[in-house]
Amino acid sequence: MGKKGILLVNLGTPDSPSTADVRKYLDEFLMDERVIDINAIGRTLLVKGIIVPFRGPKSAKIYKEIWTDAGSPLLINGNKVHEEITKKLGDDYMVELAMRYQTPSIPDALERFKQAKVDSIKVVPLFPQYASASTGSVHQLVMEIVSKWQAIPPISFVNSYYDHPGMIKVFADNARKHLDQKWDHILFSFHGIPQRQMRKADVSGEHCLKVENCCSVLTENNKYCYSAQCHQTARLISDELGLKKEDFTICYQSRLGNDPWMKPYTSDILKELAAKGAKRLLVLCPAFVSDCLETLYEISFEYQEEFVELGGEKIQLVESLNDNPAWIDALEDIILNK
Ligand SMILES: C=CC1=C(C)c2cc3[nH]c(cc4nc(cc5[nH]c(cc1n2)c(C)c5CCC(=O)O)C(CCC(=O)O)=C4C)c(C)c3C=C
Ligand SMILES: [Fe+2]
Ligand SMILES: [Fe+2]
Repeated sequence: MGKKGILLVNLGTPDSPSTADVRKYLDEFLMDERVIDINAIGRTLLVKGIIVPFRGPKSAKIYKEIWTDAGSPLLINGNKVHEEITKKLGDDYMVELAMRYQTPSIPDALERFKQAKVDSIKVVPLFPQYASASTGSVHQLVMEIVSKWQAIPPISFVNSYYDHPGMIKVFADNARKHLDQKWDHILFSFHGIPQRQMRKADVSGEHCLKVENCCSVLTENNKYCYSAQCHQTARLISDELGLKKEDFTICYQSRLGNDPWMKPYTSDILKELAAKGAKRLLVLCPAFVSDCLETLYEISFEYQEEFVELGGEKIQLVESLNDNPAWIDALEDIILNK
């Protein structure tokens, strides 16, 4: 009997922090029609004519700040998780780690499954909340590749696990390590997406950004709403920590371009809190299962600097799930039971 193939997929990171490699990464990433979801000509002009040439060198500088001797944190953590989960699942499984953009690539991982004649494939995006730009894009690429195979094995896709109790507990336990100190406020800062993408993923056609409380409460009508899933993740972590409503704010970071993205923006919340006299903030980023550029640089460095300029003192990032053994247990459950 063949093995069961498990494909873990994270977003991707450049092969090195050189400007050339960062440009290559941004080009592949932002030319994805689910990421910059405008018409093809507009996307090509924007990405190849503006973002890649101008943002490339700036991003490369930032990547150099977080790069370690072993490489990019996102990939280092991914490799550790890959190793641990492979051990845990045992000989009946063949686990591959891939990145949606750059390396290790999805086509190469699928080819290895094909060569190994796996009995089935399960695709597990490393994104707890569903968004078209992340999970949707991984699913699309896998389907495009596998659809060309002569013999297509049984294949399944994990959609989301924003409420997985094991995962929620690891985020909460990581935050708890900081709760012996005094914090003026807690932020749940998720990676944002353009509002346009929220409307497009609205299966009811009349919920997202239309109904009151839309995108903060998860219902049958908005089950693919990234924002509602983010709210649910934050609510469950805050329940686990016994936080009161007024102790925390849910907000969104990483905006790119001038279109409206999901609100409130983390940078606006920092301004509001600083104006109210807040000095010390604890920040969780539960859209990321691994620390990466968005946590290690944007939160711990960029927002820290901004907050100090606004009169604040300290922003403390809660570490992500990374290779925490309790996360490996939760991931095993997601792989086996989702
Ligand atoms: C959590 C899932 C993610 C979604 C959804 C997502 C959407 C999205 N991102 C951009 C633009 C950029 N994101 C960048 C980095 C980045 N994004 C995610 C995750 C999601 N992005 C991760 C894990 C990372 C970090 C990767 C790493 O190497 O550590 C970047 C690159 C950095 C920079 O130059 O700022 C860009 C650009 C868009 C437009 C988008 C659309 C919905
Ligand atoms: Fe992103
Ligand atoms: Fe919504």
